[in-house]
Amino acid sequence: MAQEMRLSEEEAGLTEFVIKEGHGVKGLSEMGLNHLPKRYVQPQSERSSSMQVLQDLSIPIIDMSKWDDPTVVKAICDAAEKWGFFQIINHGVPLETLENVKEATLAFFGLPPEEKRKYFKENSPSNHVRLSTSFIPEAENAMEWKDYLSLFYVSDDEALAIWPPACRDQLLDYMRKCEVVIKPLVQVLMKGLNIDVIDEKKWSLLTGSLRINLNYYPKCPKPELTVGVGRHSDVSTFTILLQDDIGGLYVRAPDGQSWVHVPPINGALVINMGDALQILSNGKYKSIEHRVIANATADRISIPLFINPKPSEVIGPLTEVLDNAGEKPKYKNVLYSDYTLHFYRKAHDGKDTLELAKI
Ligand SMILES: COc1cc(/C=C/C(=O)SCCNC(=O)CCNC(=O)[C@H](O)C(C)(C)COP(=O)(O)OP(=O)(O)OC[C@H]2O[C@@H](n3cnc4c(N)ncnc43)[C@H](O)[C@@H]2OP(=O)(O)O)ccc1O
Ligand SMILES: O=C(O)CCC(=O)C(=O)O
Ligand SMILES: [Fe+2]
Repeated sequence: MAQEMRLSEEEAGLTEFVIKEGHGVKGLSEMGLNHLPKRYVQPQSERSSSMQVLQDLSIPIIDMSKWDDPTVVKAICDAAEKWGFFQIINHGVPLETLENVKEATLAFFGLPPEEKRKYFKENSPSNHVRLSTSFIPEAENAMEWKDYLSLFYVSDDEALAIWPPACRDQLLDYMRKCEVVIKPLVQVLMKGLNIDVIDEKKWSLLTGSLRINLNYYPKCPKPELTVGVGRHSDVSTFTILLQDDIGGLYVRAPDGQSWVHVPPINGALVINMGDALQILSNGKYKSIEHRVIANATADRISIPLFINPKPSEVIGPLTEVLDNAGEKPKYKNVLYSDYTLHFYRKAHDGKDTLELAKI
C-alpha cells in the first residue's frame, strides 16, 4: 500500500518534473530510478519482446561516390521501392561535420534544465523551435523514452537569431553540407519515375522545407517495458538520419511482419522515404514503418534531417507518374500542412497517417 501511494505521488509529480520543469526523461534517467514510471509502460504488443527480428537480413548499403552510374541509380531506386530505407557511404558530407553535429547535440542536451526550458513550446520565441519529450504527451496513452529538439528552417538569419547557440552553427553547417546528398538523391529518385527534368516548381514541391530534430534517448531502467520511438513512418519526402554508434533502430522487413536492425556504420547516413514521396510516386517508393527500442546501458542520440514539401504545397500523385505508367491515382490531393498537422495530433500509430490521403 505504502509502495502504491509512493508510486501514485510519483506519477503526479512526473509531468511537473519531466515536462514543466524541463528535466525531460534525461532528468528521470539521471535520478537512477530502478523502476519505470507507469506513464512509460507500453502495451505488450509494442514492446521489443513482441518483435520478430530477422538476423540475416539488412537494408542495402550504397556507395554514393559514383551516384550517376546506372548501377548506383538502380540500387537506390530498388532500395526505395523494396525497403524504403538504405544507408549511404562515400556521400561527400565530411566525417568531421558529422562528428560536430553529434557533439553539438550532446552539448544542447547537456545544458542545465533552466537553459533548455527556454525552448519549450510555452517559452520558445517561435513555433519553429520546440523542445519536447516523448512525441505528443497530450495525445499519448503511453509515453516514449525520448527527449527531442525540433527546428524548422526558414533562413540562416532566423536560425541564427532563434535556434539554441549550443548547436545552431554546427546544425546550419551540416544542413548546408547535406546539399551534396539531397540534390543527387532527388535526381536519382525522379529518374526512377522517368522524370529527367526537375524544374523550380518540382524542386520546391519535393524539397521546399527542412526540419531538423535532435533526439536524445537516455539509459532506461526497464527498456523491455517501453520504447524509444514507437512505430511510425516519417511524413517527409525523405529523411537523412545520422545516428551514433549505439544502435536500436529497427525497420519493418519487406514481409511486412518482421523487423530488421539498422546497424550503426561510422560515417554512414541512413536514408528513408517518407509519406509525401509515397504519395507523390503513387506508391512506388515506400515510406516504411520504423521504431527505436530503449536500452539500459547507454544514452543514444540521432539527428534526422527531414526534407519536406513546403507546408503550403498540395501533394498528390505526380501527373508524370500517372501518365507514364498509365496508373490510376491511389491517393488524393492533400495540403501538406493538413497532412503534417494530422500526424502531429495523434500518438505514433504505424502507417496510419497515410489513410488520410488514400482514395
Ligand atoms: C517529434 O518526434 C517525431 C517526429 C517525427 C517527424 C517526422 C517527420 O517527417 S517531420 C517532417 C514534418 N514536416 C514539416 O515539419 C514541414 C511541414 N511543417 C508544417 O506543415 C508546419 O510546421 C506544421 C507541422 C503544420 C505546424 O505548423 P503551425 O500550424 O504553425 O503549428 P504549430 O502551432 O507549431 O503546431 C500545431 C500542432 O502541431 C504539433 N507540432 C508542430 N510541430 C511539431 C513538432 N516539430 N513536433 C511535434 N509536434 C509538433 C503540435 O502538437 C501543435 O499542436 P498544439 O496543440 O501544441 O498547438 C517522427 C517521429 C518522431 O518521434
Ligand atoms: O532515432 C532513430 O534512429 C530514428 C528516429 C526517427 O525515426 C525519427 O525521429 O523520425
Ligand atoms: Fe522516423
